[in-house]
Amino acid sequence: MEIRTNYAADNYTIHVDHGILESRLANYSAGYDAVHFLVDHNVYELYKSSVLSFIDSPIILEGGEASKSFDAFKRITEALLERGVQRHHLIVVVGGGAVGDAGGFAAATVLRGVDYIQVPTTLLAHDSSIGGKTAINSTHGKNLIGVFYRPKAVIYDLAFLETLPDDEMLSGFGEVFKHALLNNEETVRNLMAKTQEQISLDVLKPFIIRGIETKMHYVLNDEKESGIRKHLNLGHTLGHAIEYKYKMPHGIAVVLGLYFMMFLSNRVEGRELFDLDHFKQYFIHHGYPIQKLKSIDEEEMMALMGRDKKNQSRGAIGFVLMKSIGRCHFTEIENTELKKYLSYLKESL
Ligand SMILES: NC(=O)c1ccc[n+]([C@@H]2O[C@H](COP(=O)([O-])OP(=O)(O)OC[C@H]3O[C@@H](n4cnc5c(N)ncnc54)[C@H](O)[C@@H]3O)[C@@H](O)[C@H]2O)c1
Ligand SMILES: O=C(O)C(=O)C[C@@H](O)[C@H](O)[C@H](O)COP(=O)(O)O
Ligand SMILES: [Zn+2]
Repeated sequence: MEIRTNYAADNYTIHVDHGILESRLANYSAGYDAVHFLVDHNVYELYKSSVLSFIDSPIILEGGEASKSFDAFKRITEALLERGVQRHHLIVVVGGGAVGDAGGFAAATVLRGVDYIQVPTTLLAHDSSIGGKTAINSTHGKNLIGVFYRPKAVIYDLAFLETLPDDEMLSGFGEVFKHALLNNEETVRNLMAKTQEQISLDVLKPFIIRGIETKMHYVLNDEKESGIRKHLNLGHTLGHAIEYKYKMPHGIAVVLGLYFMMFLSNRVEGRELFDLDHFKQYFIHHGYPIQKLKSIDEEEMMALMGRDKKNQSRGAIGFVLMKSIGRCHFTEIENTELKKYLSYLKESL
């Protein structure tokens, strides 16, 4: 399966299939003088004698959020320079969203930009590897330092997902669910019906493809996030605050944020757009810690959400809410009002 972007120029292809990595990569590499690999530590350990055996002395990244620190950024860029990286070389980033964000940022900044290819290895990375958002974290919050920088290709070899731990499947499913909400009611209904008991890769495949297509719609229309791309941040305003505070996997925190988004959308619209009990039971059934929302500290969450890149006005925080499934809007909620909503949320659980 191939999805081609349609920008005015500099398009790229997203390849999605089983067992495609080595052959696809060989085609792309042929056009470059040298290739440098940045590979997630766990992925390299799991695949160095099989799928990744063709890689010679990669630069290893620790994996997880540690890859998105200033220290890691220094190590990656210094290692690339030490190896003599040049502008006519190619960087290949192999790993989940953390390594993808960090490696993409290194590729974008070293020598002011070297071509790179994303090789996502997690379910969540069906989201993070496309669209060109790269970033590292700050002590002030997630993804606060980064640039938009398009990859030359994305090679999503689904064979990697076979070794993904359960909590990382759950995390990735959070973004699959977000894309379904952005898509339409039928997609959400089908997804929930099919994953009533178990979230398996076989069942997810068509929803992954649909998720990529949904994301591309927003990215192609608003690459630099001045308008509708903000909708891809559905559930992320509180989600990022929770992820940062509790060191929870990104997509699991996003699900908690999506639940708050549903709660807020109902309140703001003044009617029951979302059957909260239905979604709560479904999320809890799959192991999402919805009850954690009961113990959040309103002030602390608001301070963290105050750093969100979507914020526009002092004294208010920006949220993506829904009028119905598939129809989002961006709105700002004044701080005192928001604090009340967070308290109501806690009381409701
Ligand atoms: N740029 C974007 O558009 C975008 C979108 C969504 C999320 N993100 C970012 O993505 C990050 C989360 O990414 P993630 O969920 O992929 O987590 P991750 O990259 O931290 O990987 C999760 C864990 O799984 C391990 N792992 C990776 N692939 C594996 C495999 N095939 N088998 C076994 N273990 C494997 C990693 O070593 C790590 O320990 C967050 O930092 C988030 O902010 C970015
Ligand atoms: O691609 C986008 O745009 C997104 O918002 C996708 C999100 O799932 C992702 O977590 C992204 O990294 C969030 O970006 P941020 O700039 O709000 O940190
Ligand atoms: Zn996300």
